[in-house]
Amino acid sequence: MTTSSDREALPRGTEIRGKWNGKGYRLERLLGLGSNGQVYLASAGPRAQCAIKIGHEAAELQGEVNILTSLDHSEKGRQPFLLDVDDAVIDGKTIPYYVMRYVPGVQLKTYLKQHGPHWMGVIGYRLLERLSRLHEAGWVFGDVKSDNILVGEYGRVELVDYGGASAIGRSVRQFTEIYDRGYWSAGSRIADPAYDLFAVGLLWVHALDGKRLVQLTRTLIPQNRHPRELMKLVRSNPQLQPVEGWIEKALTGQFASTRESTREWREAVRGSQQPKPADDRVPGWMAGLLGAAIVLSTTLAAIWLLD
Ligand SMILES: Nc1ncnc2c1ncn2[C@@H]1O[C@H](COP(=O)(O)OP(=O)(O)OP(=O)(O)O)[C@@H](O)[C@H]1O
Repeated sequence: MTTSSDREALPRGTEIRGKWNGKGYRLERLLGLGSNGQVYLASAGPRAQCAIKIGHEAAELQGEVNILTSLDHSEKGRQPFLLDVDDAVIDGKTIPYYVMRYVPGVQLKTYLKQHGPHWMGVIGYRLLERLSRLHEAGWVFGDVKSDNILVGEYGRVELVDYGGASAIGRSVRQFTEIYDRGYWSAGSRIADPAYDLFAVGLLWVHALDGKRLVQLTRTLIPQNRHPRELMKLVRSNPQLQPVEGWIEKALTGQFASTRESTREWREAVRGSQQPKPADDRVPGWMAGLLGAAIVLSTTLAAIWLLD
């Protein structure tokens, strides 16, 4: 049974020692509180950092461990994400936990607030690349949302919380209503790559036009929840205009593959960064802005290409 005290954060410096394999960790700080558990930054020795998820429910945690094991196996060629699984006795209670690679970074929405919405192009591209690899390994992430996308230096992207991942063809295990294509009468909850792409479309509307999106969900009656209502928001938001066509395809399930969607994202973003033909009558301040935009887009393109 889960009690409120199970949900209180453990103090910094708490030592965790595996009951079965004896490995030791020291909790450094709380990284996040979720419905399924608490995630801490921990050290395993003088230099090694890792993230530890301490579960409320052993069965739920076991489900996540099974998925992570299977993903590490099917996505060969990348560093393993799952590092250890064990139980520890804390204050006389046996607590299940697993250890994973620590992902440095902040949640997507926080990153955009700190660094500016023009990072959408690079982050969106990297997110789609990550999803392409996952889909090619036979998995759908399921719960694409800002909280589960950590963005690090230069817009590097990593997904966390694989508890919602589902094998392609199975029912989606975990989703957030507002990102769910079933909620928007735009398809089933059977896991296919298009399910995640729909959520990516929503992610950008939520990240850049969150207030109007929330307002829309409050005022629409269920029968009227439809991608066309979302597209009204997208078309009237200048920040989303460069990827308007991309979002429409994602919301209506028109991409043949995630790779195709990644290519089209890149083209849409690059197209919007091309400098417009100069006009003799352009005022000086506007020319200055254009110059700054070119410098910025060149820097971004360089970071992007060098990655
Ligand atoms: N490997 C990691 N490295 C760094 N931070 C992480 C890592 N895993 C999780 N986090 C942080 O902890 C938060 C909660 O983790 P997680 O989403 O796995 O918990 P949850 O209980 O499944 O949450 P939810 O309620 O969203 O289902 C994440 O949003 C993220 O900020």
